Amino acid sequence: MTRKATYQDLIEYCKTDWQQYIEHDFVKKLADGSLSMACFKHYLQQDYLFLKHYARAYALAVYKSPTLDLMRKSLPGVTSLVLEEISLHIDYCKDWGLNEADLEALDEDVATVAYTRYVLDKGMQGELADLYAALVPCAIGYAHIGQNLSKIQTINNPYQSWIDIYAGEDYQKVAQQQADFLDQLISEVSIDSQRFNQLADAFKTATRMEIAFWQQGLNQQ
Ligand SMILES: Cc1ncc(C[n+]2csc(CCO)c2C)c(N)n1
Repeated sequence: MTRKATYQDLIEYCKTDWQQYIEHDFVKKLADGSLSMACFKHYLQQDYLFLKHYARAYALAVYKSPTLDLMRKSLPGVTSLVLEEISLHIDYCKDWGLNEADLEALDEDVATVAYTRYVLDKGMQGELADLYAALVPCAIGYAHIGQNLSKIQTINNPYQSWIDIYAGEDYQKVAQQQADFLDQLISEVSIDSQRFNQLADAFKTATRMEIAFWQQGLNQQ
C-alpha cells in the first residue's frame, strides 16, 4: 500500500513552479520596496476583480458539497470575502488613490481572466477536491510569502502594510485551515494514483496562474 497524499505532496509535484511563484521578482521587489507604484496599483486593481471571482469559487464549493458538514466548511469563504475581505481591499486601495467606482469600472486583464475562469471551470467539471486543488495555491502561497517577507527588515517600505497582512497571525490561520481542508478532501488519494496526478495538475496550473498574475503586475510600467 502506498502513502496517502497531503497538500505538501502537491507542492512537491510542482516544486519548480512553486518556487517561481513564491519567489517571483514582483515579490522580491515588494520585499525591498523597489516595486514601482504603477505595478503595485495595477496588481491591486486586478486583485479586486480576482477576489470577486474567488468568492464565486467558494460559492461553487458550497454547491459542489455533497454533505451539510462540507457545506459548512466552504460557506465562511463566501461570507468573509463578500462581506469583509473585499471591503478591506477597497479600503486599502483608497490609500493608493483608487476608489470603488474606479475598481468596478476596470477591464479584466488577461491573467485575471485566465486564472479565475480556470479555477471556476475546474470546479464545475470536477468534484470538490478538484476545485480546492485549484483554489488552495492562492491561500498557501501567500502565507509562505508572508512568512518569508516578515523575516526581511526594511526601513520605510511603502509595501510594509501589505506584507503585514499576509505575515499576520489571522491570515496564517486562514491559510492553514484551507490547507487542512484540502488534506481532508484528498486523505484517501494514494500518491502514485491517477487521481493524485489529476489533482496535482490542477494545483500546478493554479500555481502557474499565480506566476502569470505577478508577471501581469510587473509588466505594467
Ligand atoms: C492573485 C492572488 N492570489 C492570492 C491571493 C490571496 N488571497 C486570495 S483570497 C484570500 C482570502 C483567503 O481565502 C487570500 C488571502 C490574492 N489576494 N490574490
